[in-house]
Amino acid sequence: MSNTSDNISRIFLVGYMGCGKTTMGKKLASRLGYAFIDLDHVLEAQAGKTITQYFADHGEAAFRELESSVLKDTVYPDKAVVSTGGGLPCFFDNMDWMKAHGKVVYIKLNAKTLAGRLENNKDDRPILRHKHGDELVAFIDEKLAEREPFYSRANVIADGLSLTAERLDQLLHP
Ligand SMILES: Nc1ncnc2c1ncn2[C@@H]1O[C@H](COP(=O)(O)OP(=O)(O)OP(=O)(O)O)[C@@H](O)[C@H]1O
Ligand SMILES: O=C(O)C1=C[C@@H](O)[C@@H](O)[C@H](O)C1
Ligand SMILES: [Mg+2]
Repeated sequence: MSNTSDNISRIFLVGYMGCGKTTMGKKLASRLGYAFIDLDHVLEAQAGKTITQYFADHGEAAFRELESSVLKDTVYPDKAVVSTGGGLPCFFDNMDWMKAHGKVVYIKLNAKTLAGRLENNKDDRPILRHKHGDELVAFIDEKLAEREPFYSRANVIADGLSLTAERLDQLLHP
């Protein structure tokens, strides 16, 4: 296993909640014949509780510490597509760490499309679960503006509208 920055055998998918990291990560892994790892799921398995319950019991600051440890302590197969938590690239040196250990792909989508996807899928997303309609769009818009400088440090930026595994493959292997 090599950790050089030009090694693309590990692909980290980043972006806001609902952009399709888990959905596209599974499809890309299947297309490339790579393993698929979802760090939100790894964290839940290690914590022995859902992320929503973790937030409720320990708060966001403790969650951010734990997700950074999970990112850095997970043993990745040589060839892996890794879906990350929506906020992960924006804390500590997580983005630098991912860029040093693979290629980072930002799946970029606008707030309105994200809100449309998330409106009925918020129960397991504690940051959004009590927001609805225009309030949800405005909240996501504000958070995206804060997070964009972190996300846009990715090696590759992919338009999340009508995204396919084939398109991601092309962007990674031009
Ligand atoms: N390319 C796509 N086109 C249309 N809908 C999509 C696409 N990718 C994902 N979705 C839908 O958007 C929703 C969110 O997708 P997904 O769970 O993959 O996002 P995520 O980025 O992993 O979110 P989170 O950060 O909360 O884990 C799901 O309902 C999924 O079916
Ligand atoms: O955008 C975020 O801050 C989050 C996204 C999810 O993937 C989870 O990691 C958690 O719900 C926090
Ligand atoms: Mg996900």
